[in-house]
Amino acid sequence: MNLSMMLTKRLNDFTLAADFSVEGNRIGIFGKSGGGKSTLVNLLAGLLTPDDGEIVLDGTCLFSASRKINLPPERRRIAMVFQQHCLFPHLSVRKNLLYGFKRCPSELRTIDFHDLVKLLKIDKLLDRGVTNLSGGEKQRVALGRAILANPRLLLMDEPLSALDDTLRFQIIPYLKSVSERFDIPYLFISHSMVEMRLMTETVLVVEKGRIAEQSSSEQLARNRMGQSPVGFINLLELEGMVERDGLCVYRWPGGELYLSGGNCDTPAGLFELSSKDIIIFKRHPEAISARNLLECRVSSLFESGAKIGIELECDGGKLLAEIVPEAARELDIRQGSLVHAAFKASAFRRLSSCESRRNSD
Ligand SMILES: Nc1ncnc2c1ncn2[C@@H]1O[C@H](COP(=O)(O)OP(=O)(O)OP(=O)(O)O)[C@@H](O)[C@H]1O
Repeated sequence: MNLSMMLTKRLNDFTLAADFSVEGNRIGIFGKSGGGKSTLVNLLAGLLTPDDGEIVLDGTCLFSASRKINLPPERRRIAMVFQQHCLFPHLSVRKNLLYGFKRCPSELRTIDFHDLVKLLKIDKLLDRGVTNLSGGEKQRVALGRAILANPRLLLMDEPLSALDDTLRFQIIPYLKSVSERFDIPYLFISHSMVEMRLMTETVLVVEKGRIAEQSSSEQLARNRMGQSPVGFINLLELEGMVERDGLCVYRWPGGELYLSGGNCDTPAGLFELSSKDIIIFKRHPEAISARNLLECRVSSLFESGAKIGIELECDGGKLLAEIVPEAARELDIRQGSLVHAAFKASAFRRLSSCESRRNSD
């Protein structure tokens, strides 16, 4: 997908002035509340009309003030999935889904209904009403309805923010796999950095009505690590859990990781570990209470706000830690240095279990 938006839109005392071109199939729109994210996507979908400028999507001009072009929303072939799923409460799951299908011109009805419902794991729900579905099921039906319209672009405006953490991370694989399977690019809006990293490749940062930054989602997370109260979140896919001495032990490329808390009830999953929870030692500490101690080589160092980020290769796995510049000087840490990284078994948090991630298979 290739999208360029060069436009202005005034809404009372708020003005959005967008000027960007972006290429890719998994694009993120990130920024604080009130920055203009929804306004941007509403302009793209044709729900709002720019005061001036141009919108071009894959070579098709959707809007041009100078050429007096303004394609109506239904001709833009852009589908939307919102935080609130907006399903028709009086219709069954099947009828809600078919609503998307019927909106699609017959020559474009290339999405296989049965293939899609199987992929979304809603094939057993087709004859149920939508009012008593779980939040995650409703969101999968809403996604299915949007996909059945065979859009050229899917806009997802905070589709996960009404869901609790467990459901949020269960639904992400569906969003990604459906887009990949049916080759439909998406624009994903969120103010969660972890969601950005799991869902997108390139991110546009919207601040005060401007595109303040455009970078890869990983780079953005590194850039913001120093200012973030949660630091940089290491996302670790761990498997092969066994219980030992009251802790759960997962495989790590060159060894094992010890986790505690509610992490033991799944054989595999996606876990987070903050850069703030990793302590760096120059030499092997003689004795330490933290259950995880890995020998690591520093692969790179970078500045982020008032912090130094340290990329580590630890026994074949990668971690990112942060320290203050003074500590980096005292420890004389440079690229290539050998260090030891320690972190507690309790520092991990499970985002999703392997079962939910396999839903995307
Ligand atoms: N129809 C409108 N009329 C007047 N002002 C509006 C209108 N729609 C949005 N705004 C204002 O425009 C600004 C940007 O709103 P927008 O919803 O685009 O932000 P956002 O980044 O999506 O925020 P959030 O993350 O909270 O959804 C806000 O100050 C909002 O109050």
